[in-house]
Amino acid sequence: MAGVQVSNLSRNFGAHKALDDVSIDFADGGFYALLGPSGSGKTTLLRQIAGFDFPDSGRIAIGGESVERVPVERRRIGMVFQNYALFPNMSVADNVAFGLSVRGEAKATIASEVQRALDLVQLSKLGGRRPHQLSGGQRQRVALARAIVTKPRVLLLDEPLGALDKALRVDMQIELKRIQREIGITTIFVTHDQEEALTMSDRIGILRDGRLVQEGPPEEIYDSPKSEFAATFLGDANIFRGETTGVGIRLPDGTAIAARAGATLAAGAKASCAVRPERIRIAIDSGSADQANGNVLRGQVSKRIFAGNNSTYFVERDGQTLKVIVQNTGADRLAAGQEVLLRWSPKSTVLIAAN
Ligand SMILES: Nc1ncnc2c1ncn2[C@@H]1O[C@H](COP(=O)(O)OP(=O)(O)OP(=O)(O)O)[C@@H](O)[C@H]1O
Repeated sequence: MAGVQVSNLSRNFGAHKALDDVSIDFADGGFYALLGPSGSGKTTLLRQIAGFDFPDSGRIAIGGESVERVPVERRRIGMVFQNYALFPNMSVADNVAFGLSVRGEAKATIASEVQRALDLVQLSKLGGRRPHQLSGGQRQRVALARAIVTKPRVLLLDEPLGALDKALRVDMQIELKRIQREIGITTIFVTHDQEEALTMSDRIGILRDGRLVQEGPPEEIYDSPKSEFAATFLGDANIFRGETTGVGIRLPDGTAIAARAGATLAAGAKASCAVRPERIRIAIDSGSADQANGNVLRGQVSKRIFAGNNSTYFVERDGQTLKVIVQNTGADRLAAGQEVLLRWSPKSTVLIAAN
């Protein structure tokens, strides 16, 4: 097994910077998710690591060894893509065996390695079937078995679960994580699904316009986003914009918002505060809006969206729509038009410098 280090990696397509000075340390045995909007450079980064495409500048090391000039087949990387392209006329076992056959391994070795890989993805009974006789999830497992049978040092996954429906996708997430843990392989996973990134990975990197805007463990990025973009791209956030006061910001109407201690920005500079919708408490406005216990704002409910175990309230306040998520515990629901008080702690409020 091996970690992967990319350092100052840049890749231009004409004038377009698909990757712009990206540095990431993918730890040995870790599960790393790359997130970002469409066109942000996720696939381009995977292609550089795999060796399908080459950077204009920067370095890539696998297991401490520079690989910029090492061709694809010698990088010892396993890959699974959304359109996993199994060979339709070959059995499941032959599909999995393909990489070993190309390498010229002995027949007995191939048979035992294929069996092991099929056992790992729990398809040992289906080795004789053709791909069209499998479900989408089973085909995805075959693609995974095919990627790992050659004992790669690194596993690259580009939206591997993107074609599966929600229920199957959740099953496969659990399965994929189990397999990754079992073989301990360094895994780099591209996904559009932020929940998938949060639940599966040890670390997340967020790309935007070819740049790495933030990276770290899922909880750290969720709790301490460094930009409005990171705050709203990973999860939902209410963003307040104003001027720094030293302990938070002052909104244009003079209302003060207190933020978590720690961030220091020059007083009077433009800045934002981000607050997660589930961190805000909502209650009928009883008239008292003292700020002794944290942040308080008055607003009016404009609508409620029911989502089973929780509801989202949309609250209008000084031309801004705020979102508040509450668990559906059976308490009285608030109706549209209701005047409310929103309260939340400074600890739940992240101060962000203006972009
Ligand atoms: N071979 C190429 N020639 C020209 N432009 C390219 C090429 N490959 C990628 N690009 C451009 O580089 C940018 C990054 O593309 P990339 O496929 O890495 O994005 P992505 O983050 O994987 O997007 P998606 O989530 O849509 O798959 C895009 O603007 C894309 O159009």
